[in-house]
Amino acid sequence: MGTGKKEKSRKERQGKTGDGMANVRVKGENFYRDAKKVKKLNILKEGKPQRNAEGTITKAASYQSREKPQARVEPNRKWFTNTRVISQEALSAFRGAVAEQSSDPYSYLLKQNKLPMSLIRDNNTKNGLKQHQAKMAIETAPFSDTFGPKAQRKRVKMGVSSLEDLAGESEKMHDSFLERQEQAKLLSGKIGEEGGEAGSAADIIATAREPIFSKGQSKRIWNELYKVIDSSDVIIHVLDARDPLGTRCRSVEKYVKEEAPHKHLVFVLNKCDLVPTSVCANWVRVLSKEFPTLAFHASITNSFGKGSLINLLRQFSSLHKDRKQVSVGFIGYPNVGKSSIINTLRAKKVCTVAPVAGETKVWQYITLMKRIYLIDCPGVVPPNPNDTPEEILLRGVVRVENVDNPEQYIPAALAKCKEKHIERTYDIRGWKDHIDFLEMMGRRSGRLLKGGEVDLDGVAKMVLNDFLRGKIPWFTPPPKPDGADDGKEMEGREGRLGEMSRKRKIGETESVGSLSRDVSILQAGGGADQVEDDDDVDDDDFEGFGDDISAPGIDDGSEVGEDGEAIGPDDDDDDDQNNDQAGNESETTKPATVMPSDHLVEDSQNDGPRKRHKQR
Ligand SMILES: Nc1nc2c(ncn2[C@@H]2O[C@H](COP(=O)(O)OP(=O)(O)OP(=O)(O)O)[C@@H](O)[C@H]2O)c(=O)[nH]1
Repeated sequence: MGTGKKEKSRKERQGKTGDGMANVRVKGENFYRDAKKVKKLNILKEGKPQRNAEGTITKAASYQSREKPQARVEPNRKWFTNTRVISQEALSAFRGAVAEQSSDPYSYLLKQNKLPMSLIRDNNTKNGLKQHQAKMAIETAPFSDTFGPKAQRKRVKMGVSSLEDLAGESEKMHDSFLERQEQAKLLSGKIGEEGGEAGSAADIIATAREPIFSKGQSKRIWNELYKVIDSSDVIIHVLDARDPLGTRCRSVEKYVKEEAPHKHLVFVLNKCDLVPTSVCANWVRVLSKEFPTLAFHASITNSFGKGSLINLLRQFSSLHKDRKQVSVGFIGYPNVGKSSIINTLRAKKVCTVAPVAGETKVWQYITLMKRIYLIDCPGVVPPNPNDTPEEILLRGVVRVENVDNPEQYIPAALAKCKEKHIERTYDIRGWKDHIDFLEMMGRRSGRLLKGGEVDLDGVAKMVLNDFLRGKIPWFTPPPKPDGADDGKEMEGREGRLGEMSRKRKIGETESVGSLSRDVSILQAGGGADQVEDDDDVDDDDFEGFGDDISAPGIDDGSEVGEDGEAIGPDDDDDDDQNNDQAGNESETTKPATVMPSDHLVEDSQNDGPRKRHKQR
């Protein structure tokens, strides 16, 4: 034990002068001794064990005792703090409010790990289910029963022991199938007739799918996709505006929703220059019910929607202020324009672009701003046994030059287009069937073989390429919204394909008007009244629809100019401003939301183009 003087000098030595200091050991028992020393002293102090005359221990010393000491944890009030009990009503109200927020595709719950999300999610979530199933599997079939020398799991019965047997087996199966087919014909009394169920089954055998139609489904491509998804905070799913549902990868969406719900998924409807504005707006409206959707036209010189997309990315970057950078992955079917969008955002050619599928082979990182990185991904095609080869080909997934007998896909392509647009594109009319059409086309364009016969293959490939590259106009009409005026909003393929050309006629002088149209397209999720339709336009102004990439189509020149300055690795000023703005937002205790469309509308209104347009 120290004296007052000793203690004072110790405090001074350790620099712990002044009152109310933390970490000062209070003087008392064991002040200068540690636990080990105290134990040793106790052994000495508490005496030795008691022994009898023979020297055997009759009473053990306390340190030798084999009795278990009573070890109880002293109850502490702290255990019971921070515990709240709320009523069932309050809980269900809270659940409802949060579920509403989290189901809205345009809002994002901040600081989710500070909210009791497990209360909101039902207990029977996938993960819970999986865990339960895994537990059950372990309980019912332990490791030793499944693997190892005492395994009891049944082996798969192959029925054959070698490859030759397997080949023989499949031949037998084929023979029996043919027999059954004959029987079916006999029973139905259709001997010698083509068609019917048995006939169609035979067709299926005859037309096994070419391996080329499995492009974009290889393990390598899917590995690339998962690499991109894993490294991205924001996933941009690029869709072709002409066939948005056909180019949707639902399995990937499901994967992201279930396995990585913290990542933001956004749809970008690219190639919107190839479809009429009303169709594009309606698709945006339909798709934004599920995920935020933007309309886009990728072009370095003449883009559409670039400002909106950059604004959205900035919002995401300010949302994740705590991160060093935000990565944005571009995924989607091959040839939908992922690389083109990246080039448009960077305003220069940073990724290779080609009008054929599978140009991007591996993922690549591109810097957009200091804190925003873009990742290009090779195109992926979710395998779907119900997809026919025609559908796959007409989505632009395979290279037309690699398919056998391309003329077999012409009827499907012609069915997607309107006859008068084909007539106008190729200046031919009055064909009876697709072969007749190809022959007329071949003679007109001089694609003949040696004997003067038309090169059907070559012409078919040309037509298919024109179809895919936007030379022949076509689009998939969006579903009718509930309660829409019949025949007014959605006129399908018969409708107003001429809208685009009218805008092209309007040209640069009307660029302000088309900017406000951007906003209305982006807002289309909000209501039909915001979509400006050109009711008075007819189909006649359709020439040169396919040249849209270079034509002064839907021009948002003012926007491009603005962003042209804004993009670049050093661009930070605007970014910071946005950060500040969103920073304040995220300080609030209640869940904050991101409203891309609102933000965009505000921006455009500040700039004034919308007002000006209205005044005119
Ligand atoms: N008309 C039009 N064509 C576009 C647009 N965006 C891209 N394209 C064209 O579509 C073709 C394919 O573009 P890419 O950027 O290579 O497509 P991708 O998705 O990267 O393709 P993969 O590399 O196969 O994954 C190119 O010929 C582009 O010029 C657009 O907005 N409008």
